Amino acid sequence: MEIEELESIPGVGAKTAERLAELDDPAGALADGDVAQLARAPGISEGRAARIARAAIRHRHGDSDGFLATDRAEELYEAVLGLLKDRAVTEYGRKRLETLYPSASKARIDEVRAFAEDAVEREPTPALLEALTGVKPLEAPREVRVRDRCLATSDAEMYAEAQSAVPELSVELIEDARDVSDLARGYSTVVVLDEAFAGIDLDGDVDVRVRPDAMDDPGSIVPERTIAFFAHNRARLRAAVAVNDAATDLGAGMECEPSAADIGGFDEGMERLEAGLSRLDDDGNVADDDRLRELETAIDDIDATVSMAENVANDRLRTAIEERDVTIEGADLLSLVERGAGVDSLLERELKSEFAAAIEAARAHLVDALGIDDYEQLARQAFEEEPTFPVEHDDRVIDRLREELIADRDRRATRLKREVADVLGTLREPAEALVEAALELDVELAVSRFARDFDCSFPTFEGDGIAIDGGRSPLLDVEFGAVEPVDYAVDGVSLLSGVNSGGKTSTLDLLGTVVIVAQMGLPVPAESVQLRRFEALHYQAKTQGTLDAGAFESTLREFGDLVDGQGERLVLVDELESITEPGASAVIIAGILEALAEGDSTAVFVSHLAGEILEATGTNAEVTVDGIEAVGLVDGELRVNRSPVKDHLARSTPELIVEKLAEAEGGAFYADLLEKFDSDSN
Ligand SMILES: Nc1ncnc2c1ncn2[C@@H]1O[C@H](COP(=O)(O)OP(=O)(O)OP(=O)(O)O)[C@@H](O)[C@H]1O
Repeated sequence: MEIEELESIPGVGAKTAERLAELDDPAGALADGDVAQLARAPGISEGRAARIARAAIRHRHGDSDGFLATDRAEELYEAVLGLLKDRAVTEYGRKRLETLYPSASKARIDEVRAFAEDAVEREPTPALLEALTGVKPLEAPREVRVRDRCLATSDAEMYAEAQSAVPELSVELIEDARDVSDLARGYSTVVVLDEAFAGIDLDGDVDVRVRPDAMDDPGSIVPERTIAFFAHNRARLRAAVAVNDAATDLGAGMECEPSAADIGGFDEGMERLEAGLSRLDDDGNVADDDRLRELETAIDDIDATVSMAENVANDRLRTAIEERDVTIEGADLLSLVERGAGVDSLLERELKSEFAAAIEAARAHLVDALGIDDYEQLARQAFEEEPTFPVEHDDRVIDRLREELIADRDRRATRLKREVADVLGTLREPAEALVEAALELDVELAVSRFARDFDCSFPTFEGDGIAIDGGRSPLLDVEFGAVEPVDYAVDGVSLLSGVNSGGKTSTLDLLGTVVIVAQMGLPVPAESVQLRRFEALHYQAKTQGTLDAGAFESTLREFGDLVDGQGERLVLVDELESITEPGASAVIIAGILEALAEGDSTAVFVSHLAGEILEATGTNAEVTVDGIEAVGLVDGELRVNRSPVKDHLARSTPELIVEKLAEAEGGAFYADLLEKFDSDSN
């Protein structure tokens, strides 16, 4: 994808486009709304990636972002999104869910709908959710530096090529076999890239390999390259394997198609992945080899072991000397005094066998403590048979021993890494696919849990307006289990009347939520819903208190723009009368309703002034009044039927109280009042 094309996506500026262009397949990532891929672009956070993905999806569907036309509509969407995100386990899942938005485009709704229909079949078992906690998008490992190996060449061009192809190793220029010998002293393994060096003869125990073909497969010299990816992502990969196990157990299966040919089948690939990962530690070392561990311990402990061996010998000797009475003959004493002969020679003669035993003890301790049989001969040489007191080790021997152990360790470690790299090398793509599938599964499970938690069903897009059967808002301030189902159908323009706290605002919220969720392509919290595909949702929340002149004017302008606009919109307005005094309000609302009734909008206006508004509305306008009715007073509390009754002006709370008093107290005053109410509503 060209940078210019990327820039054509709204919200993607030149800089972001440049960053996205660094991805392998920016077009594919954008088309799939693949937040994980997009977030791999340098300097693009997951949050930003989610916004870009959303913009790209909109762009692809020619969808504007005007569906949520008011703050309250936006708030409802955020609340719904919050409920979905609460049900995702991974951070990726949460970001990915942000690419779901209410759309006016049929193609977009159908696209998400197809995904959601599969998603709700997924069973969110505790094992699966637990396994998902460790899954994260895979990361590129930190740059690896390998210090025990080097590349060597006498050719300047090859030198430059090797430097760029194998940045993990240092590349050295050589001229002759002596240079190679020198290098072999500093590195455990030297890989010579020039054919000309084949068959060179070098002294000592050096590991020099002549590999003119090494540049064809640099990974074979640095298995660390393959391993680093798996080691760095070890925990995530194992979590993804666990997700796969949990999902397969459930028969849900994963829609992951790793190149099965490479790995000998998916299950076998998973087994090999787990086997390879279990051999590594987080630093990319092979951690399951006894011999390697022995070598490492021997190297770490060598100084302490040597000094312990010395102690063993010296303690023995000291005791032997202390226990011994030495008689010095006069001639000996003379030679000691006159010729400065060392006391050692005297000791040698007197304590020969004790010396021999002490040296043997030191050697035995060293060999035993090192614990590596094949270094026995060399280790023994660390203590010479020459009697001295105190007994001391030979530094040169210990240095050699150390060097040999290190070279042995490095070569063994490399060989083991190569083994593991051979197992894991072909699994990189399948592993990536596995993690992606696990992350996608998290998104699906979030949708599935939403659908299950709120007893959702898929809506049908047909007819005019919206008809909800058994709708229960997940956003109410009561526990979902206690939410009473609401049936409500609106088509055209309606006023919604009803007793205080009867659930009028909640009904608007339910309508708004259902439309948002339906047009996101998701199942809605209702037994069944039919709706038209709306072009926008205008939801005007209740204003707190009377507005001052300026605010009133701007609110009126908003409604002016609203009625001027065209299209099939859902308009929800809550107690607009509070913006100004009741008389004026009724007139204004009546005017707005008349204008809306002429267009294609579906509208519900909640009002306590339904009667007055209806009076002020022209007789030609098709405006109906629905009512949330109190079914009676129980223990002084109103019992309400939460489903609005069609074409019915609900009696107000004051009227109900008067009725109660008329019945309970009797008397002309309450009876007259009640009559006034009755005549008012007729
Ligand atoms: N379907 C329902 N199931 C259970 N409780 C509900 C339902 N609808 C509303 N309620 C409860 O009734 C309370 C009042 O609801 P709401 O604010 O929607 O009433 P209202 O008619 O708009 O009130 P007002 O006339 O004061 O504006 C809610 O906070 C909620 O606790």
